Amino acid sequence: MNRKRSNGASPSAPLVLEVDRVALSYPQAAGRTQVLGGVSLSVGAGEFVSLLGPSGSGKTTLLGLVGGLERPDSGRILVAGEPAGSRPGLAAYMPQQAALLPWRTVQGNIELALRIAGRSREEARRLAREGLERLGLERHARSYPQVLSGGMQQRVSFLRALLSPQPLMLLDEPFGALDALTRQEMQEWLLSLWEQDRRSVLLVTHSIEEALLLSDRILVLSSAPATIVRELAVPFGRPRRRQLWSESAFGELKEELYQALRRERGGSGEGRA
Ligand SMILES: Nc1ncnc2c1ncn2[C@@H]1O[C@H](COP(=O)(O)OP(=O)(O)OP(=O)(O)O)[C@@H](O)[C@H]1O
Repeated sequence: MNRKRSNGASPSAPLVLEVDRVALSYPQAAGRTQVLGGVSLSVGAGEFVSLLGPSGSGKTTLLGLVGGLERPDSGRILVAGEPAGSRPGLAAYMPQQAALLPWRTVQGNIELALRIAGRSREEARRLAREGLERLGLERHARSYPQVLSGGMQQRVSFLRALLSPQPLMLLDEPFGALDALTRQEMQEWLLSLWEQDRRSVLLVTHSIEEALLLSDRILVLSSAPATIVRELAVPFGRPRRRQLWSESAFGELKEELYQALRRERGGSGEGRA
């Protein structure tokens, strides 16, 4: 992992993710459909990068490639210097729905993830307990996931990803299924937690505000076949607070990103994030 970033805020940070001219097509009834048309991006160590793009532009597909679930037709993806998919567990993945095992308690779900990652039984138990305490979730340790609210399930899911040892976290619309108020609470919760830990994150989101609040850099994908059409280094210092939303610079960047997305979608701007 000696390579250095070629763009973004911290020129000396090593790269945790390198996506180089990645293309992918899927078979269709007639021929193939090109989804990714040569995407290049990077995430540095301790960097929070968000991906915005029109619906169907290939954001989830891209995360799947980085997670090693699929192989690109061409191009190269390195996670911590290793080809994506060359071995399991290079990246931690948090989907929109928590996907916790219903027959295991909250603590049991986290312990299992740690055991799969190679921790001993005792270590897994200790780390899970400490993590739950740190996140204020200890009272739910013995609960089963289905009795928790959606927001609480996502907190557990995030803790599971946070405790796993992978150098990169992939978050795919993690708050997309939550109501607006819970979503805001979760963003603030994630922000304060991430600012303590500074893991490398690639977040897919439909919310411009969410991307601006959380990220160091924002990348905008074009509609399919997708390429990166806009890169924005978010200029706000850290720690950040939600009060940022009311600042004029926040509003201006939001408008700029909104225009970029609208151009890509080719629409009138209805359904603004
Ligand atoms: N396994 C597959 N086989 C065929 N087509 C697929 C497959 N997976 C995804 N696609 C197509 O690839 C395109 C990109 O899908 P993807 O889910 O990555 O987009 P997205 O940007 O994440 O969308 P959204 O924002 O709506 O979640 C879509 O047109 C989708 O129908």
